[in-house]
Amino acid sequence: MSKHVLGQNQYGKAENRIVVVTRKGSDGSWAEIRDLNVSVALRGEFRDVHLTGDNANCLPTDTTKNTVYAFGKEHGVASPEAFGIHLAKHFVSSQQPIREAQIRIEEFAWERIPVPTRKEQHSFVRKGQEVRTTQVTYSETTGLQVISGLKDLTVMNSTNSEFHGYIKDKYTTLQEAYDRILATKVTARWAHSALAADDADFDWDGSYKKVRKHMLEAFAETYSYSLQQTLNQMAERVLDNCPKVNEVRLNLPNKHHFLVDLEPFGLKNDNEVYFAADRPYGLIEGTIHRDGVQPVIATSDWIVA
Ligand SMILES: O=c1[nH]c(=O)c2[nH]c(=O)[nH]c2[nH]1
Repeated sequence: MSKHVLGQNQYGKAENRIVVVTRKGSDGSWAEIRDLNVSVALRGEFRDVHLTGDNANCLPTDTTKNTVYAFGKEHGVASPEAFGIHLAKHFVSSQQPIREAQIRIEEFAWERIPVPTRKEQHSFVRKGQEVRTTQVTYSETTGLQVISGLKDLTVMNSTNSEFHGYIKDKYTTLQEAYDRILATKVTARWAHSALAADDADFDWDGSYKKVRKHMLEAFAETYSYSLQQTLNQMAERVLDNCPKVNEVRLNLPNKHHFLVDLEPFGLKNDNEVYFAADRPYGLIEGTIHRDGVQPVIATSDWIVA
């Protein structure tokens, strides 16, 4: 008898890169593409696999990879969330030892390059902006949970940002700012109510666009006294406008821009020339959720700027 205990464990195949091309039009001349990075984690009765070497309950990680590709053909990719839901439900319902499946998906967006002289439209340029993310968890006992999100969305306000009135101790050297640059690289995750997650027709793409729009508008429109205050405004705006979103977690690293001292050169810096520091960055994170809702988005993973 071992004196040690097998704790939480999960396995699957991480970072399956899959591009699904859907051809439309009577002659298939119009292409749509979805470019995903799909990770699978399975949880369940895997004690023997770990403790005795009996693999009877082990669906190979290689099979989980193959399933991702086969589902690309069999179900297509209506949205990352819909694809994740298909996969998560499949693993749990098809294999008795698998009790819970978590699918994490990143989506890389492509934009069409219009070619007016050609009927076929199959040329794309990779969008340089954010990566869309989702995490779908399906459990025999607790059902479906969908967390959508984005990362790497860099934004800046060149004014309408102040920071003052803070604690000053013997180590404080920061000068109060009454007009500063506010810049951050947004990582956002938002959890949906069970109502949305269980609705097979829920418009995940539409919802993504709406959440993104409200976050960006709130960032642009908030006259900010701290990035913390802007964070709260961005999340509140989403909760106010997206009834099926229950919780928003934002990681907003403060990408500091410091005024450069131009006095040595006999020049006055009138809030015009800044040094863009890449590190250290302010670690500004928070969850805003509806009253009465138990937050589900993990808080432990610090996001690196
Ligand atoms: O918006 C900010 N919040 C802070 O907590 C902070 N701390 C700091 O040094 N600069 C800033 N800016």
